[in-house]
Formats: sequence, structure tokens, C-alpha cells
Amino acid sequence: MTNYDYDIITIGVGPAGLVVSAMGSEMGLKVCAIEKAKVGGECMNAGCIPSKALLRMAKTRHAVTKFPAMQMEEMREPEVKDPFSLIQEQLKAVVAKYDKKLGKVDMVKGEARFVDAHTVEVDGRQISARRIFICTGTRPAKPSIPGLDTIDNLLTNENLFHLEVMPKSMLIIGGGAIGAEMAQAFSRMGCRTTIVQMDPHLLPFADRFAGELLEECFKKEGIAVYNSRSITSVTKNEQGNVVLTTKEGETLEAERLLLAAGRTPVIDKLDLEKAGVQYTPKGIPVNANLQTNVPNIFAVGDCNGNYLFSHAAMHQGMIALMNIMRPWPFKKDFKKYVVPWTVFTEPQVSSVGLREADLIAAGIKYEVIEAKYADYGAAIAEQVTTGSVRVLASKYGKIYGASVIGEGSAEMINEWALAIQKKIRLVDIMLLQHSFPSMSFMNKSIGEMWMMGMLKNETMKKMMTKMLK
Ligand SMILES: Cc1cc2nc3c(=O)[nH]c(=O)nc-3n(C[C@H](O)[C@H](O)[C@H](O)COP(=O)(O)OP(=O)(O)OC[C@H]3O[C@@H](n4cnc5c(N)ncnc54)[C@H](O)[C@@H]3O)c2cc1C
Ligand SMILES: NC(=O)c1ccc[n+]([C@@H]2O[C@H](COP(=O)([O-])OP(=O)(O)OC[C@H]3O[C@@H](n4cnc5c(N)ncnc54)[C@H](O)[C@@H]3O)[C@@H](O)[C@H]2O)c1
Repeated sequence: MTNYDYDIITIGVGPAGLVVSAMGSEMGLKVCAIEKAKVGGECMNAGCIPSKALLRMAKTRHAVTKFPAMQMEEMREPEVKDPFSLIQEQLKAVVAKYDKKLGKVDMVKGEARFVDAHTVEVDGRQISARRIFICTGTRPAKPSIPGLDTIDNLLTNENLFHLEVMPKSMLIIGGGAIGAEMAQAFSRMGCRTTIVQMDPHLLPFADRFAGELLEECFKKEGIAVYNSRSITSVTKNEQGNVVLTTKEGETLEAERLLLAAGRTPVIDKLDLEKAGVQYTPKGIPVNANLQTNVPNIFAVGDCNGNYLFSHAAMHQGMIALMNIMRPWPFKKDFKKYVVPWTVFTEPQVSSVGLREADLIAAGIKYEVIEAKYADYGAAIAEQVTTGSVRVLASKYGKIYGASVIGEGSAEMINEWALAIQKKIRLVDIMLLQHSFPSMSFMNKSIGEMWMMGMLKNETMKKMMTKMLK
């Protein structure tokens, strides 16, 4: 048997690489983790965590606007000082926690590239392993917009959280998850934000109604949204401001420009050809076990182009690792697990399972059951009446998909994820007591609404009347 330096090498230590490395070493494997930048990857350093820190600050500042409605004296929104240095401080504490988890892992700092299917090179040092996990993530995609390359102070998620001062105004190319979250965060921190995107509604990956509702909320807060736009140029004017023009006739100007127009996999410098690993512009294709076309090489997380979320990356890492330990009949197919997601705007927008468009395309008959926050006593009393829980289900209560827009949605969606994954039906949700007055009580209401619908059916009515007599 060939001797290798390690059982496992992970290239990249973001959420995917962290899970593979930490779990692998906990399982007793000899693990080497290679990271060219910072442990924690995009998520911890330039993605989920700093963006949520900023959103929280923004929410706190914005809360002042709600004072009069709560019988408190009206106040001006407080001046913003230096949120970005605070965020960088907070990140150090977050990353330190994760660093600890890698206690027994041999960490190598540098950029890895393949030498062959079992060997990588980092700064001239060759390291071999029985199995190699590529966990290299993505970087911001750069659409071919005339003039984009001339914007010397272009913002992306990579430098956004290192700003020294809050800009007065910002144009955002993209109305997806990053564009929407950052538009609201910056706007609430006092920066006038404008979204310009080519898709017809915000959060193009969500059901249309979700994007439209979010846009309505954004407009009330003064965030401008331009959908279905074709950007013809971006330039800088004499004042140093960015000027963006569209084919539809707008000329928009702002101090800064944030690019949030999707992602590109970070695979170009890996020398994948030397290992024989196939790839496409969307990422490295993998099978159900997360193996590439070269069986001892795995591609886990964003770099394989499936579901670009941290929880999905971590889950894939766990599944891939479990699969290498399991004999064939017991291997798990990573695509069989549902992937809930949340966009952390206010209202939060969450979804899991099939969307209406998916059901229509597949020719599956479905019913829509919707419970509105505006009809729920606790939400009325707490003044959080925007949004709804909306479930797509069969007539007999099989749950296909759910979205929750509103207060507490990031927590509430996980119940629907469990229901879909474990094939729990609406009757079971109805029969589960939910603490009251939690927002997730509305999940139970959906079960009750479904049952009421069933009882309207003539056959059911007759049956019930007979039984009652
Ligand atoms: C602004 C923003 C907000 C986000 N918010 C959320 C959120 O709220 N929830 C959520 O689920 N997801 C969120 N995401 C997405 C999330 O960040 C990604 O899905 C997640 O980070 C992917 O994890 P990963 O491990 O696959 O890759 P990454 O986190 O990108 O990590 C890849 C690592 O590999 C390293 N690397 C690359 N090439 C090499 C090489 N050749 N050698 C050595 N190291 C290498 C990189 O330096 C990096 O550290 C957000 C993203 C952004 C940009
Ligand atoms: N809360 C979360 O879970 C969260 C938060 C942020 C990011 N993310 C992840 O990060 C990934 C990247 O987010 P993103 O917002 O960059 O991408 P996205 O794929 O969500 O949205 C891309 C946006 O860019 C626009 N766009 C693309 N090219 C354009 C062009 N030439 N002109 C105008 N508009 C253009 C699209 O219309 C769309 O609005 C997402 O896939 C998401 O999974 C997740």
C-alpha cells in the first residue's frame, strides 16, 4: 500500500474545509489543512458573519424610528461612528473560536496547487494524502459591464467590511442575497442606497411574491430598486462619484459602487488538469458522494456550485466525510437533504423545498395555505404585521415547499425543513403544540387552516355530520 503524508488534505478552510478538517481529525484521521488567506473563509471573514454584524447594528439604529409608534418620545437616528473597525474586532473573536476546533490538524499557510491526484504543492513544499478535499469557495463574479474595470474603488464583499467611513450614497449592482441585505444595512446606517439588477424582482432565486414584498418594504425605507435593467456603462465623474447608465434611460450617481452580481468558483489556480479533475465555469461537478471524476478527490461547498450557503457547505463536508467511512450501500446522497435558506433583511425572507414555479413546471397539483402576520394577535400586539407563512402542499397535506417572510422567519423555516425532509405532513404540524405566543405558532395555524379546508369538502362534511349524530 502506498504511503502518504496524510489521510486527508483539505484545500481551503472556510465552512466546508473547517468541518472536513475538524471532524476528520476528531475521527482519528491525520489531516493537513491548507489555507491561503484566513481560517473561516468567506463566511467568517467577508460574508455571513460581518454582514450579520452590520445588519444588527443597522436594525438597532433603525429601531429608533419605531419609538413614536410605541408611545416613546421621538428621537433622531444616532450618528454612525466607525462600525467597520468594530466588526473587524468582532471577527477576530469569532475566528479564534473556530481556530480552536482545528487543534489536532496540521495547518499550512499558503496557496495549494495540484501536482498529481494525491499530491499538492504549497510554496515549493509537496504534501501527499490518500484523499484530497477541494473546499476553495467562490469570489465575486464580474459581469462584462463597460467601464467596470475603471472603477478603482469598486466595492465587493471582499473589501466592504474594511471601509473606513460610511459612504453617503451607494449604487449596488445585484438584487440577490448580498445586494438586498447590504442595501438595507447601509441604508439604515445612513447611506442612500440604490439597487440596479437585471432580474425582474428582488431575490431572483425566490418566489416572485417574496421579492415583490421585500421591494415594497425597501421603498418605504427609501431604498430605490431598478429591476429588469440592462446596465450600459459605469464611469466616474469629476467629483469622483460613480455614474451608472442603463439602456432603459436612467443615469444614477452615488459615492460608491458595490458589485454583488453572483459568484465565480475559485478553481483557476489549482492546476486541476494535473490531477485530471474536470470542471466547468460553474464549478467542479460532483456525484452524490461529493466525489469529483477522480474518486479520491472531493469538491465540497461553494466550489462545486450547488447551493451557495455556509450551512450547505458544512453539511456537504460532513456527508462527504461520513461517506468515505461507509461501505457503498450505506453512503448518503448529499442532494437528498433539503436546504433551507434565509435572507436576513427585515422582514427576513426564508424558504425551503419547491417553489411555485418548480411545482408548475413539474405539473404537480398543489394548494397554497397562507397565514398572515397581520391576522395573528401576537404579531399585531408586537407591531410586526408584515409578511406571512406560505405553504405549498397537496390536498392531503404532503408538504412540497414553504416560505416565511417576517419576524422570526429564520428560526421558523427550520420546522418546515424538518417536515419536508422527514416527510411529516400538515396534520402532524397541526397536532404539535407550539408555545404561545411565539411567531412559530403560525406554523401550527397553517396545519389548522389545511384541516379546515379539508372539512369544507362535501364528503368529509357528510362523514362528520353522520359521526356527530
Ligand atoms: C456578504 C455575504 C453574506 C453571506 N451571508 C450568508 C448567510 O447569511 N448565510 C449563509 O448560509 N451563507 C452566506 N453567505 C455565503 C457563504 O459565505 C458561503 O456559502 C460559504 O462561505 C461557502 O463556504 P466554503 O467553505 O465553500 O468556501 P469559502 O468560505 O469561500 O472558503 C474557501 C476558502 O478557501 C481558501 N482557498 C481558495 N483557494 C485556495 C488555495 N488554492 N489554497 C489554499 N486556500 C485556498 C480561501 O482563502 C477561503 O478561505 C454569504 C456570502 C457573502 C459574500
Ligand atoms: N443570507 C444568505 O444566506 C446569503 C447572504 C448573502 C449571500 N449568500 C449567498 O451568496 C451568493 C451570492 O450572492 P449574490 O447576491 O452576489 O448573487 P445572486 O446570485 O443571489 O444574485 C445576483 C444578482 O446580480 C444581478 N446581476 C448579475 N449580473 C448582472 C448585470 N450584468 N447587470 C445587472 N444585474 C446583474 C442579478 O440580477 C441578481 O440580482 C448567493 O448565491 C447566496 O447563496 C447567502
